[in-house]
Amino acid sequence: MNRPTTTLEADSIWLQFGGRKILQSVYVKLETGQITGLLGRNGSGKSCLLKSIMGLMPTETQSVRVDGHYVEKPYQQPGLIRYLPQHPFVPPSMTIRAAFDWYGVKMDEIATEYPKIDDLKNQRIGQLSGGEKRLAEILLILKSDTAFVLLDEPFSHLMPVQIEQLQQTIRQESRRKGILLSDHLYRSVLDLSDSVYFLNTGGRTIRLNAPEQELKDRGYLSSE
Ligand SMILES: Nc1ncnc2c1ncn2[C@@H]1O[C@H](COP(=O)(O)OP(=O)(O)OP(=O)(O)O)[C@@H](O)[C@H]1O
Repeated sequence: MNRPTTTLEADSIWLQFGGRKILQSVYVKLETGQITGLLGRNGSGKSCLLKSIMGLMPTETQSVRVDGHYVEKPYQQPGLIRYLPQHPFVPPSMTIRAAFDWYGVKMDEIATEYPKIDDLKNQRIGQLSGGEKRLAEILLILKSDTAFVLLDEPFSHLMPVQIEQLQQTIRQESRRKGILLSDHLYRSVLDLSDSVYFLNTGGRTIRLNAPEQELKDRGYLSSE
């Protein structure tokens, strides 16, 4: 049976640092069952936007609503939304197995799809390579029981074969979740996403209708 669609809207997000405007009246809409891409130049504010949606940034104003109901502190509602930051977040002394327990994700579910992670389950996170750690942390977030997931550069540190597999997992998980995907592997973002936002250097989101051409027009892709 299909689950009803849930919508998350974040709007009126204003953020500045020392008078420098980073986000200006940003609007983003996510829906369960959909992948939404977020692209933008280095320093345009994508990570700030993801953190703002979670309620982790000192924004001047912002409103996050789920099916029209205001959510005060999204970061306190892991059953509603989870966020993959760019930096490692699992304590280095924790084992992979303990981390999956902590996030309520069954190791068995991971074992068939990602046997390498299963092989490492008794290792401490701090003992893993950068790519192994990144993959374990992405899976923690992506596989957890939550309605929305914000992914900040999930493909960084991963080798191509893992990126391909992760793309499949993102697609699978999007059947029951709403996923916001921000990464500079723009080809993967465009291929996976049902809709794509571009964050302008002026701090506003624009929904792209013809992504490839508009990304060239905005100087994100070279025009050759
Ligand atoms: N805590 C902070 N204090 C001051 N400035 C900040 C802070 N956090 C971010 N910034 C600035 O806000 C701007 C946007 O940063 P952000 O990390 O969101 O960009 P981004 O689009 O994710 O960049 P990239 O693609 O390079 O990862 C940058 O100029 C950054 O220096």
